Amino acid sequence: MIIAVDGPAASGKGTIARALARHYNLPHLDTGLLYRAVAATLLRAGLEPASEADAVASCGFEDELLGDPWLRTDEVGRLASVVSAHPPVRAALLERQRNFARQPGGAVLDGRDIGTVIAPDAEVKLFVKATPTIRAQRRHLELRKQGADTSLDKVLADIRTRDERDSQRSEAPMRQAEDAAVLDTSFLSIDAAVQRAIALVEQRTRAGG
Ligand SMILES: Nc1ncnc2c1ncn2[C@@H]1O[C@H](COP(=O)(O)OP(=O)(O)OP(=O)(O)O)[C@@H](O)[C@H]1O
Ligand SMILES: Nc1ccn([C@@H]2O[C@H](COP(=O)(O)O)[C@@H](O)[C@H]2O)c(=O)n1
Repeated sequence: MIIAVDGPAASGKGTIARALARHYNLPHLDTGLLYRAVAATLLRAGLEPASEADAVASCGFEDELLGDPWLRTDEVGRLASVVSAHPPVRAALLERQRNFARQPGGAVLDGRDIGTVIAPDAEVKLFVKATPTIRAQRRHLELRKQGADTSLDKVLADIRTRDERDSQRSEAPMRQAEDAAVLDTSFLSIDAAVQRAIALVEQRTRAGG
C-alpha cells in the first residue's frame, strides 16, 4: 500500500506520515528533506539558490547529510522552497522518490506533490491542512525548542511566502489531488489527528476493495 501525504508547511503531515508508517509497519520518506539537502549543499558551497545551474549542481549530496539536524532549521527550509521551484532540481530527485514509493509492500511518503506527481496511483492520498496562524504557532514553538530566537510574526510571514511559492511554481505545484481526503488538523491534537488519519486510511482501503 502506498500512502501519499501532502500539505503545506507545519500542517502536521510529517507527524501523521511517521505515525501511519509505524501503525502499518511501512517505510517512510520525508521528501522535504531531499530538497532541504539540496539547499544545504548549495549554502555550504556559497552558491546562489535563485540560480538554476547552482541548484542543479547541488543535487548530488551524500545520503548521510539527510540525518544532519541543520536541515531541519528554518533557514534551510526557506531555501529548500526556492531550489525546489527549479524544474531540473525536481527532475533530479524524481526517480529516487518513485523508487521509494514502489518498493515491495508499499511505503508512506510526505511532501507537496506525492499524490499528484510522485505516486499518482497511491491507494491512499491525504491532504493535511491547518490555518496559517495555527501552523505558524506550531512552527514557532518548535523553533523556540530548537533554541532559535524568532518572532511569531516572522514565522507567519515565512509560512505565507512559502505557501505562495510552493503553490504557484510552474512544476509540480503543491495542490490537493482530486482523489485525496482532506484532513484539517487546525483544532485536533496530534493524537486525534493521527486517529483521524488511520480512520481515513481504513475507509479508503475498504472502499478500494
Ligand atoms: N495536531 C497537532 N497539534 C499540535 N501540534 C502539532 C500537530 N501536528 C503537528 N504538530 C507540531 O507542529 C510542528 C510541525 O509538524 P510537522 O513537522 O509534522 O509538520 P509538516 O507539515 O511535516 O511540516 P514541514 O513540511 O515544514 O516539514 C511540529 O512541532 C509538530 O509536533
Ligand atoms: N515533495 C516536496 C517536498 C518538499 N518540497 C519543497 O521543500 C520545502 C521544504 O519541505 P518541508 O516539507 O521539509 O518543509 C518545501 O517548502 C517545498 O518547497 C517540494 O517542493 N516537494
